[in-house]
Amino acid sequence: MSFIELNEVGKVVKRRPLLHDVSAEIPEGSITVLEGINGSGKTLILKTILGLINTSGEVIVNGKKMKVQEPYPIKAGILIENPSLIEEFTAYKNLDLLAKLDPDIQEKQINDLLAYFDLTRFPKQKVKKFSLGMKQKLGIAQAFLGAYPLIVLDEPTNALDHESIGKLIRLIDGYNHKGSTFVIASHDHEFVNKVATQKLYVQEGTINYEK
Ligand SMILES: Nc1ncnc2c1ncn2[C@@H]1O[C@H](COP(=O)(O)OP(=O)(O)OP(=O)(O)O)[C@@H](O)[C@H]1O
Repeated sequence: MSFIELNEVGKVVKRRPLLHDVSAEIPEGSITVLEGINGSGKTLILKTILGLINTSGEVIVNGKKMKVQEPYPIKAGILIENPSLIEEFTAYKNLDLLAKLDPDIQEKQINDLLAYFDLTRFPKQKVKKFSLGMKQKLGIAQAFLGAYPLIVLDEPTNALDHESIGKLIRLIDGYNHKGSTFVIASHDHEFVNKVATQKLYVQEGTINYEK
């Protein structure tokens, strides 16, 4: 079954077409990766899938045609562009802030994710003192918190060392087996080849199924 469907999606800003004729299907249970060079439109497509921007054409999520002003039809974990973190808070408090929005999220999930990414060594440290890689791992933890049906990750391997990329891959596989569908934008070929069950190529604002 198709979980997300894009039909002839287009986006024009100041007469410049940023997306055109974007049509694709993202099957439920897939790990779909958007590959493409800088500026090709990957982030815009992720935002379209999440109903964060208004486009022409049709976006169907879980059988429901989306409209920007309506609530999103399913729960989603999101890491888009840079992690959205509160610099004055600790790692725990950043995750706890998200957990407070969802009564289903248990404290154990926060602690498990922090431990998994080695973010428990300095529990009192504020995020502003974190290295780039630590911030990235915390941003990834935010997206996995709640184990939602849809997890969207924009360039998740940014700033990660080899070992952390391995952990990320195992986490994606584990959550995928438990039912999360992934949509990921990445230009990290090695990572893409290890995780993707479907690859879509983004070129000049459109999606191709073949390179
Ligand atoms: N709000 C906007 N207004 C005008 N142009 C925009 C806007 N958002 C994105 N663009 C342009 O649309 C194009 C696609 O941007 P997008 O962020 O989707 O690229 P990307 O494939 O994610 O690139 P990267 O790999 O560098 O993250 C770029 O040329 C960008 O400058």
